[in-house]
Amino acid sequence: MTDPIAPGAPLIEAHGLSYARNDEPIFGPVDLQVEAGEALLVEGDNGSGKTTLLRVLAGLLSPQAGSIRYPGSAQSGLGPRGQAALLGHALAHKAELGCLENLEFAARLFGRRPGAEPETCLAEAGLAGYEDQPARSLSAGQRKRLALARLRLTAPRLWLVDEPFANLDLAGIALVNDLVERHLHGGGAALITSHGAYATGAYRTRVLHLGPRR
Ligand SMILES: Nc1ncnc2c1ncn2[C@@H]1O[C@H](COP(=O)(O)OP(=O)(O)OP(=O)(O)O)[C@@H](O)[C@H]1O
Repeated sequence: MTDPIAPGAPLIEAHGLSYARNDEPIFGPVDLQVEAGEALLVEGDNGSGKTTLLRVLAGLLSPQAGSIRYPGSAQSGLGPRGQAALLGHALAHKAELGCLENLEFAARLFGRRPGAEPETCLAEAGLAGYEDQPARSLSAGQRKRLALARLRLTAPRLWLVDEPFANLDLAGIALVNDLVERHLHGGGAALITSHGAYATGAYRTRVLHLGPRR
């Protein structure tokens, strides 16, 4: 389940992917491939379909056309839905549970990255000292940090992260880049949506633009 994946191995491939809502095209057709060790930055204006694309890739919405393949899913034993972790606008914390309990709960649901410990992931996300604090009493930026700690702790190698820089201070933006960089160096990959206002970190990044070219 936790075999190392060689850098360069594709973690997701999509061909001719498009999505329409009530016959209105939202995005596509789109071809993409994301390999272990790289990030794909999904850019586009407000409403261009970035969030929708992530939700389609996560299996929460069905595409109108096209195919999605997770090449590692057969040998991982996790199945296609277990290959990707989505960090969306709704962070899905358990409001009454403490930060550490939230992480332990997520690890039971999604599996744990080999060697990852909840306390360490919490500290890496800048939340040391918040172990027992209920998620409901965190600030928006702290909630985002808890979600990043969850990504870092859990098993999926592909991160689908929607506007990860929103609500974060400058240190938080650097933190996102640091966590993504470590994840990629460990054989992971990430799709990251952005309006293009933030510089990504020092990791291998390609860009997919949704919507009309400017
Ligand atoms: N639940 C929904 N019901 C109806 N229309 C929706 C829904 N969610 C999104 N849309 C529409 O789908 C289109 C794409 O939305 P989406 O959220 O994917 O764009 P986005 O590129 O992520 O936008 P933003 O940069 O503002 O976050 C928009 O026109 C939006 O109005």
